[in-house]
Amino acid sequence: MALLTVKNLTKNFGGLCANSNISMEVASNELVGLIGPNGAGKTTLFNMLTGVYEPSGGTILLNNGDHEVSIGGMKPYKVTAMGIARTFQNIRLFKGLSVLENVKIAMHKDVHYHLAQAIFRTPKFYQEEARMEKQARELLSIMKLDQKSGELADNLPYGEQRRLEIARALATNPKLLFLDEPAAGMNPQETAELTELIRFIKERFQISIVLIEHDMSLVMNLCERIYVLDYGKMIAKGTPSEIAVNQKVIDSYLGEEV
Ligand SMILES: Nc1ncnc2c1ncn2[C@@H]1O[C@H](COP(=O)(O)OP(=O)(O)OP(=O)(O)O)[C@@H](O)[C@H]1O
Repeated sequence: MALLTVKNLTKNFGGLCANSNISMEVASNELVGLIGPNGAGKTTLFNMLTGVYEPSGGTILLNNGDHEVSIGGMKPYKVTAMGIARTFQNIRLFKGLSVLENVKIAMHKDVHYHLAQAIFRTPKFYQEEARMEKQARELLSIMKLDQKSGELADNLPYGEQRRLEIARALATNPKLLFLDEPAAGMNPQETAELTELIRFIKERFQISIVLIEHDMSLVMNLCERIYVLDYGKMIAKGTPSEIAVNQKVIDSYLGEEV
């Protein structure tokens, strides 16, 4: 059974069909790319898969151990609780909080103390706070941000803010992670480092990752399988080498063989 199974997913905005009968699967511990021209419907698909948009039609099934759960139309916080996390094309951090606080806040859904224990500062409260702090620092270390833990998120350079977003997503303990243009605005050196980091995260946490990206070197290097959207329709799927020579994909997006 696949981890994620999408069948005939459709999203209409008035007369515009942004996603039309999209079907796709993501296996456990798989790294999948989603590519296509601007306006093809990639972010709309992510938004439906993470509860931001309600689908106009179709189903989204998430494997929950021994059975599949239909998550289409679920609220985003419930989707997060089911084990799905994401980052956004336009970075969304708590800019006035420190790097460490940004990660700790994202862990909130897994906190194991009650309000009364927090108010009266019981041993359980301190124990849980210490556990979260340790886990947050480990995530920052993995994302190479441990030296920046006390800085305001707003003061980080762009590439580091993108890595902090990934740390925050990982802090929710996902089994499936969606990354929306993780390399946007990065230079080639930063992109190469990010490529290795994403590969490492997949293995370290044994999770599945689906990423939208326009940087073809990252996509072709990293992804095991690729889906291609064009005008809201899934026009191709395959391995990077299959996609690179797919004539429909070359015509609509790649322009020439990559
Ligand atoms: N909330 C919305 N209301 C109306 N139209 C929308 C909405 N969100 C997206 N669209 C439209 O749906 C289409 C697909 O947009 P989407 O952002 O999903 O494309 P994309 O493939 O992610 O593009 P890009 O690569 O530029 O980020 C576009 O025509 C867009 O204008």
